[in-house]
Amino acid sequence: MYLESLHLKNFRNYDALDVTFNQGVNVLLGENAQGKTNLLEAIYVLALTRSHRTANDRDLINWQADAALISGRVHKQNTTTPLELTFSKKGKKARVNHLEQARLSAYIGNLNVILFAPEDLELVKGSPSVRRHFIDQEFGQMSPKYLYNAGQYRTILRQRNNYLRQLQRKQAKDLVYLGVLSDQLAAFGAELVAARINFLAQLEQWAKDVHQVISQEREELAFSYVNQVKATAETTVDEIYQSYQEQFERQQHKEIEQGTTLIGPHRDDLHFLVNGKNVQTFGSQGQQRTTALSVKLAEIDLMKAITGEYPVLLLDDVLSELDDARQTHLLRSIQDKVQTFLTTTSLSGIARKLINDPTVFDITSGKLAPESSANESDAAE
Ligand SMILES: Nc1ncnc2c1ncn2[C@@H]1O[C@H](COP(=O)(O)OP(=O)(O)OP(=O)(O)O)[C@@H](O)[C@H]1O
Repeated sequence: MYLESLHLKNFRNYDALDVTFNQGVNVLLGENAQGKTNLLEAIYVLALTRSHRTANDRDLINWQADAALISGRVHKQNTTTPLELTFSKKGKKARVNHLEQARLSAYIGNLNVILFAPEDLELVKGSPSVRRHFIDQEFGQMSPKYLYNAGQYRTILRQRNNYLRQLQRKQAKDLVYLGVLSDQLAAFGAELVAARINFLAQLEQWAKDVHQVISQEREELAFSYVNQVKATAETTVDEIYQSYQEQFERQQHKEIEQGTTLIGPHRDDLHFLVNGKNVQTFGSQGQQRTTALSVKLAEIDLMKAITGEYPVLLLDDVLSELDDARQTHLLRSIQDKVQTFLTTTSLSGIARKLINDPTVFDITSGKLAPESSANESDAAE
């Protein structure tokens, strides 16, 4: 799939923008603080309805305005689909083919994106919540069912935590109601865990191959999904559900005492093992970088395998951070098949030979200068 065009109105520092993109590589070139990341963010938001940089949608609206608009045309399987998002004080509205979608989960999945950013290392080095967020976000894009189950799980978890707090403070005492919430949480939790294990097994296969190539056959990458019910690929959804039920019963006293849900996929983690050792604890910086890159690159192939289409790739200032071997691998694996947007302050340091006919957009203060072809920029260098 690729994004044919984008229209912005009062988004961050863009008053108004209308742009048509290259199906291959689009380079967003500019000095610091001109709007390169903002443009990448607009594409990310158009895909997922929320930003990777802020939890507050208000931040996306231009400081001088009350509402913002992002719209774009996505091309896949010979059809073009218009997508539109509006943000205002009243909240956000999402439209597909000009029709408003009642649920955001019906909107997500029309445009699939994978973002590479310097913070990706956090996937390996950060807390378990970073990895859970990664899993939910990426798998949610590929599977509407996963997205729905994850949303339901979050809602019931919130209700159950509220109720456990009431029980803790003795403002409530109905344990039958707690049982109802536990049952629902166990059911959605079991679906999530089974789906995560299934997705991760597929992602692991792709990531293993990539990691092997980047590490020049020296390292073997493996995943381990750490969960409280010891579920594996062989465990059924029903068995996971039963295990959660048993644990809820066993830990009821403790959960009421602490006023929070102690069991469930919101407590799980994903370990990355390089040559059998957890790379978070024992890996070098280089091994951690290679792991993060392998996992993200593997996603490209997993999305293609599951949805039938390559996602759009967003590279936020990452090429200059990669050494030659990693940069070459990244550029080779996307060459001629994945629409890519990359931000950079300078074209030097980018292996231009590996990028075919990119379009270079010069960005200054939220405006795009008329695009230049790669050859013109070559001459200018
Ligand atoms: N809601 C907003 N309204 C208007 N301007 C905004 C808003 N949010 C951010 N900005 C401005 O956008 C600019 C930042 O743009 P962006 O993050 O895209 O920079 P960049 O070109 O990627 O720079 P760098 O290379 O430093 O990462 C800043 O000048 C900031 O003040």
